[in-house]
Amino acid sequence: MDHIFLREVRANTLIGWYDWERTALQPVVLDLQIGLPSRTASASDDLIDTIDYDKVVQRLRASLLEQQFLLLEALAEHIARLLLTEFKAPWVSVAVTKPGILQDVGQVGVHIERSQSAV
Ligand SMILES: Nc1nc2c(c(=O)[nH]1)N=C([C@H](O)[C@@H](O)CO)CN2
Repeated sequence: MDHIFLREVRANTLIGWYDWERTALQPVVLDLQIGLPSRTASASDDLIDTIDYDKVVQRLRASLLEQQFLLLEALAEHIARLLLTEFKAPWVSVAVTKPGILQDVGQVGVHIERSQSAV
């Protein structure tokens, strides 16, 4: 399946298992692969035939500002569902990381894959 990828998308949200973590917005970093419905855009060369990655980033950033999460797992699920339902992606891969949250750990995060059968 053809897909769009977005790497190291920075966004802010209220997230954390501990109450003190959810007193202020925290940065999260998203790595996304978004399956494309068909190969029509590669033939038509028309933005209307694909998923507009600019709109995806804007929508995700706005949505994450409105939501709050306890776990990265729930954040990843929220993003996957938004891409499947609002952007009609047939399949998505969503990786989310919290930069700098654990001492002496390069990166920590969650990676999920979902398809239309999950909505
Ligand atoms: N599997 C997970 N483990 C933990 C998470 C999480 O989101 N998923 N979160 C935390 C805390 O919020 C952490 O980021 C700071 O201590 C701990 N474990």
